[in-house]
Amino acid sequence: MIDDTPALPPELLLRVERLTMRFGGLTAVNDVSFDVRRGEITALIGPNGAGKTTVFNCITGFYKPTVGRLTLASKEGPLLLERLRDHQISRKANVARTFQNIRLFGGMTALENLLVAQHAPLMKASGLTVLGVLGIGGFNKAERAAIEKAKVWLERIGLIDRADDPAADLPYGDQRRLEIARAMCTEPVLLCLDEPAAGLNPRESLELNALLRSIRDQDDTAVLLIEHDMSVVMEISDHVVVLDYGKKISDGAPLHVRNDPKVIAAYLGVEDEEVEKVESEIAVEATS
Ligand SMILES: Nc1ncnc2c1ncn2[C@@H]1O[C@H](COP(=O)(O)OP(=O)(O)OP(=O)(O)O)[C@@H](O)[C@H]1O
Repeated sequence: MIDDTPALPPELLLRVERLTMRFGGLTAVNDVSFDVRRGEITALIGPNGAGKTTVFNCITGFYKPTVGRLTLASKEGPLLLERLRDHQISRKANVARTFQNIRLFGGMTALENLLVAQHAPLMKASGLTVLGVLGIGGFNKAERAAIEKAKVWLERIGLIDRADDPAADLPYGDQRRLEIARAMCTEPVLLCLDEPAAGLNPRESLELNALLRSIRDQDDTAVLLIEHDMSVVMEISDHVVVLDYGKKISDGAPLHVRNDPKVIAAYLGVEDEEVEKVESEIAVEATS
């Protein structure tokens, strides 16, 4: 929905303002604001139960926020995501996501998984008619383009040789990258990844990092990810937002966040009144 919402500054893709999500008496996300900039990888981190997945679910339309505004820049003007249904967020706002658990079609080949992702443009090209699917009009052309795009992505994730293998037969790390490629076949402006590095071995983790960097650098797609693996966060993120008990406690460059006493305290489970002590300990460490 486009309305009289002011346009975002050109460098911003998404602005989250005062997002609050309550489940009955529980406030899972409490007055959280942050920006996602174009051409960047933004990481959302925080201890278990901090509210990260809930923020994702609000951005991708799985939940309707209790309070807050989520403005996404689109070619047609600013879109207010909180007013869109989840299918509109994927189709109209062009936001794609992956989940903590892999959701590929295991019985379909790697190539077929990437073609299914392009179902919407193919159906549009068919004009939603049998004649269209049989090759009249632009369907054949659109089908060739879809296969071409799928091949490009299979090359990019190093799986072109396994194009015809069922997705379920691929190693776990390959399935993760295939899932990301599937999301990328929809040409999203924002790619939301929920713990993409979970369960990966060190080699697979490096391959994932390279893929995410290539998406940031080569595609017109900003990446927002939830991640527990700090080495991944520190290695590839341009911007880190930290939540704790539903509130934002830090926001900035990876180095800034890593040295933020509030973040260290949250991860170590330190009480609020001890934060100052942690702060002074860090200062001593830094000077020694
Ligand atoms: N649908 C729901 N109904 C009730 N409570 C919920 C619901 N979804 C999340 N919560 C609660 O909201 C809080 C935040 O959960 P959330 O899953 O967003 O945290 P998280 O930071 O993603 O945690 P984790 O790292 O463990 O995945 C938790 O206390 C959780 O139990």
